[in-house]
Amino acid sequence: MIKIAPSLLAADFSNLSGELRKVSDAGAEWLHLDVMDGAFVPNISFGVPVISSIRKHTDLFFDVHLMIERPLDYVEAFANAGADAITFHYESQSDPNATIDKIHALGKKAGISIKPGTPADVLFPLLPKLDLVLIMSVEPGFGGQAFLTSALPKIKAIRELAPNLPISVDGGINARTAELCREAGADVLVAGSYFFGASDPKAAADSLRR
Ligand SMILES: O=C(CO)[C@@H](O)[C@H](O)COP(=O)(O)O
Ligand SMILES: [Fe+2]
Repeated sequence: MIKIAPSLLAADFSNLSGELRKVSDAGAEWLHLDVMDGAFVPNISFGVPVISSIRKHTDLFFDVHLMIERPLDYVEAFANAGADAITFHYESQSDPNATIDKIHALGKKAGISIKPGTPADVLFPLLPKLDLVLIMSVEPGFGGQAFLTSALPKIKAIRELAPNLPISVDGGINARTAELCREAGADVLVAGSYFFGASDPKAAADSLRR
């Protein structure tokens, strides 16, 4: 079963309730929330207050993608804000095992993401502890970039080792690249500009599943 996770980064921030309605009306299962600290990535997005505010308006599964240098210090705040899954970067400064353990102790699903330049095998020893792997198919920091095909063999390698683990792919997803990702074994498709930039977001979401 493919899950669609529209990325709020591409939404109209002056009309978040309307944008959330687009996500549920399109039948998307998850809402992808990109948190950027201006240090781990060269961009700043939004954080705890925005997530806890929108939590009151939707029951969507909150897939929080932390692009921050010290995730271990902040996972509790994002759990309290209403995250369902918290994904941090392998390349961050926090210890992966300690961060996964803390996310689990908070009762949330734990995910790790790798940037395009990081090989998939760094994640192999962590797979049994993880609830989600997020493969970046663009350099993290900005929406609207072109899909990097180097993500595909990483998805395949993880899928071979972990047949039932949710594998998410993030960056440059559209109907064409979604098909490549599904064939490689991804089952969660994050889409920002393709979803929120569409005149018919439901048709856009449907096109990612086919
Ligand atoms: O994490 C990120 C960017 O760092 C993504 O979640 C983007 O927000 C995806 O945007 P599109 O590439 O789909 O426009
Ligand atoms: Fe993301």
